[in-house]
Amino acid sequence: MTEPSENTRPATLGLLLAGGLARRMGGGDKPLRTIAGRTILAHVIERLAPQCDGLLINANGDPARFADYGLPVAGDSVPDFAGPLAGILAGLDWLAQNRPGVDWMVSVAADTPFIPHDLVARLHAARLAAGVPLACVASGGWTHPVIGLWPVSLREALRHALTVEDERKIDRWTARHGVASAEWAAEPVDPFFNANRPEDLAEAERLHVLLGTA
Ligand SMILES: Nc1nc2c(ncn2[C@@H]2O[C@H](COP(=O)(O)OP(=O)(O)OP(=O)(O)O)[C@@H](O)[C@H]2O)c(=O)[nH]1
Repeated sequence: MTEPSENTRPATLGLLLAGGLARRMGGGDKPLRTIAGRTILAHVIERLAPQCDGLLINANGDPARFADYGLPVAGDSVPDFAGPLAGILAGLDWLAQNRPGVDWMVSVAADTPFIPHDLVARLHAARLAAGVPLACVASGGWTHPVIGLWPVSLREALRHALTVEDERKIDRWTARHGVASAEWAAEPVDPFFNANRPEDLAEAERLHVLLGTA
């Protein structure tokens, strides 16, 4: 089987997950904090846009705070901050309603500024090689279930899990359907480093410089 390249991978929407409460950061929008003079969201968009057929921001509250990016914004339909699975469902619903013919979505936490340039191609390659409908990323031996590949065909199953079964745990839900993992090196910079706490912003500045000189 040949690996999908940038030219052969199926059309894929990029979902920027920005719907959390950022309690460890002290509240507010983590993706709008800055690294090297630009928001983390701007860094993520720069890396993800060339790999996708359009981007969508998932965020709750007033969408006007993301107006600078010129992207559509979809909020959770499941109430009360049900976690990242609620954002993934919001993305799949938006995709089904707005982009007929696009059957795949890649989700990325919008506080993860160093995502790899081959993220989407390698996620498709991983799920094809394993013969399963889902894929997520791993680095340094840890899987990161929030960053993954989702087929629109599973959206009703996801809605049922969230709204009827009260499922909140991503990896428990993906395991039911079959999930592959694509692994990246965590050195010298973990591409899935994310900024959760105020002190992580200083570390992100350091890693940004390291990447620029690596
Ligand atoms: N749509 C949506 N996304 C969420 C929700 N909770 C977390 N996320 C997203 O899931 C990803 C991982 O979230 P966490 O870092 O664990 O949670 P957080 O709310 O951002 O931060 P903490 O409150 O500090 O845990 C981030 O991209 C969040 O924006 C939610 O209730 N709804």
